[in-house]
Amino acid sequence: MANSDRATIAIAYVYRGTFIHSTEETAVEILADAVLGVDTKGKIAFMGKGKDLDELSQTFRFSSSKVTQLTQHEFFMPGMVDTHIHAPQYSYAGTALNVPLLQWLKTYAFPVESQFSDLEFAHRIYTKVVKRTLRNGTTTACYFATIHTDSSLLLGQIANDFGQRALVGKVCMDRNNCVKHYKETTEDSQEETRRFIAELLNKKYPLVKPVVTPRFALSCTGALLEELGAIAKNNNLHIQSHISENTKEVRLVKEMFPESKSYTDVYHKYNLLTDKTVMAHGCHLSDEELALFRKTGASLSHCPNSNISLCSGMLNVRNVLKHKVKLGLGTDVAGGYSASVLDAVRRAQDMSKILTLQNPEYDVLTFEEAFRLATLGGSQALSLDDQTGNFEVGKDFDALRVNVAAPGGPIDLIQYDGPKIQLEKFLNLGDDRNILEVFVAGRKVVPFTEPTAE
Ligand SMILES: Nc1nc2[nH]cnc2c(=O)[nH]1
Ligand SMILES: [Zn+2]
Repeated sequence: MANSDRATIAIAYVYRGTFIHSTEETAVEILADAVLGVDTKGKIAFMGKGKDLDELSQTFRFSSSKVTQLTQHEFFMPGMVDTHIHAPQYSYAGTALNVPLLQWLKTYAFPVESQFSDLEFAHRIYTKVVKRTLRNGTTTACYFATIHTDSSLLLGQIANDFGQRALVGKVCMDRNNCVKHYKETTEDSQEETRRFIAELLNKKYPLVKPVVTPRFALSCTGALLEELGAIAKNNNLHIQSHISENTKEVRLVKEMFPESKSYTDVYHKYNLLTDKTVMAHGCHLSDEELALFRKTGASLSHCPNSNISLCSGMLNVRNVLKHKVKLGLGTDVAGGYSASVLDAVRRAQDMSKILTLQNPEYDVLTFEEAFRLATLGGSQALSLDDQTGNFEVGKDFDALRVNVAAPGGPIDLIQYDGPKIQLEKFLNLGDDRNILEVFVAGRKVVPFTEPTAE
């Protein structure tokens, strides 16, 4: 960039201190005494060394009043990406974890989701889940809503109002043998999906996009899957669903779609595997199926809390990475009981340790790798890595200002820790009390501003 171009960028604010992020090459890159400038459009205008601040201030023409210095216990990290969360299920998060998946859907998920035709109820729950996840540091969320178009649109509006980057899906299901009233006709599901997409796009929310959302193969007919594949293709949209979460589900999919070679093949056949597809779970995928993910560019959302809570299975993360399949972390609320990606970071490591206990050759996931999955990995899994995921110049400033020694927080200050230990402690022990500020596309979204503060 020429100096004259730089001078035309208007700098909104600058932070000086420690920045920690992931790159393709390095899971944890630490930039100590760095300066990062955010322009008035919310993009990262520059990242430099603290000692070069004077020079940067001349090049980018900002005054010292725009610079905020972090303390020695603080650092910035990229905002976290929740690649899979069910917003309506937040209403019963932390309960109902006593049965396996298909029984759980019938007993808890479907009856609760059917209540979201009530817009007032939806408004109350969706406000809570957006606020809670933002406070927990989720700057990007990939949401399932319910089959109801208007309340799904409301979720998009609430995410936009609070400034969260979000993919929002109106759930599609034209088959439901367990809760008969919680399903749509094939035609309604197709038509309402088209209406949902048109109305959400029409709002022109800068950070909220629609995502085509067949719930999973078991709840959709081939006719519906086919049309959803076409809708996604014609509008170049994201796609999300579930895959290979539980062995009984895999068996039933084989029975229901006998013409397909595998579960993955069912989605592939209907053009639902693209480089803008994210599939939750994948615990029981074969190598052949992973190769198809790689070939199509589709990604997986690893949801370890849910996989343990519903006794669904254990994803072999090493094998997924070996196949070069894009991978992010998901909370899968409420199959997963926690609405924090920090919890997913911890469970992902725990699960890989269980796999090591079973097979000592299995290489455990390091905290550095889990950090990358929670940030850059998630942005890649959602094909949003051109906009978010790390502190590359030109990306949006989606960031968490973390203070490991926040007064009243969960981490006791024993001695001064260097940045890498600070990050490790935050990932393993921290919570929202350590997250002083949350930024999405340069806008400070936490602490909440009036009149929405509670
Ligand atoms: N964990 C989980 N798996 C699913 N498969 C289909 N629907 C769901 C859901 O709501 N949660
Ligand atoms: Zn799910």
